[in-house]
Amino acid sequence: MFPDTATHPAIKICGITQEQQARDIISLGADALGINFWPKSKRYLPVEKASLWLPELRAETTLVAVLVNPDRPLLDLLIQESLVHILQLHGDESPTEVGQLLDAGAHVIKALQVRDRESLEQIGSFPCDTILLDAFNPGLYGGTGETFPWELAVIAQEQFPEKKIILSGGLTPANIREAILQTHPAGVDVASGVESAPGIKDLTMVQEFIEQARLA
Ligand SMILES: O=C(O)c1ccccc1N[C@@H]1O[C@H](COP(=O)(O)O)[C@@H](O)[C@H]1O
Repeated sequence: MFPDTATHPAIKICGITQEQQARDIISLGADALGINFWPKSKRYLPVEKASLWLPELRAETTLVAVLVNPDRPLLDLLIQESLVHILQLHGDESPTEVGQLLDAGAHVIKALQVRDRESLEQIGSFPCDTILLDAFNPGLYGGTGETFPWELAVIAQEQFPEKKIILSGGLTPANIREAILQTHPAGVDVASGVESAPGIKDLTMVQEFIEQARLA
């Protein structure tokens, strides 16, 4: 379900809070958009507000809900109303919980914070086919703007060739080309690296990010 693109890793721009920015970023060539439904995020958008414009965008792009330990009512709403295409889980969700969501028909990306080879072992226990690798930062679940050693993404792909690996954490227009050249991920994901303020994207930075990602 995470988009397959022939020419470049799929590019996901995350933490969109405004309909017009969503439309602009689709026009700039992003392959997927992330909406953050975790209330403690600086990029939080209440589902009641997002549901006013997400349905119109569903046919135009891949919509991803960014979640941290979501409760059942939120999951039911997202799945039953088909507000998004994919659930991206950044919390302490277990492999069993991921399996239950897959059984319910959801498409799932499990995000894992990594800092060393040992932290890659958990990848194999999750039943979803797409894993997002993010920087390790205990207490914070994502959106930190921090990178992790990219060779871990290379090792992860070697160890788990059946998984799609999405590279994330501290990506910017300045480092995305090198990041892709070093890791050859299936996708890349950025939140803070293309913002003028939390939740407000700088469209010039988004454009540059997409251009650089496509050049790699
Ligand atoms: O962006 C957030 O605020 C956030 C909060 C909680 C979980 C995930 C979050 N965002 C995701 O974190 C990574 C890395 O973000 P950044 O580019 O380093 O700022 C990315 O996948 C975001 O979607």
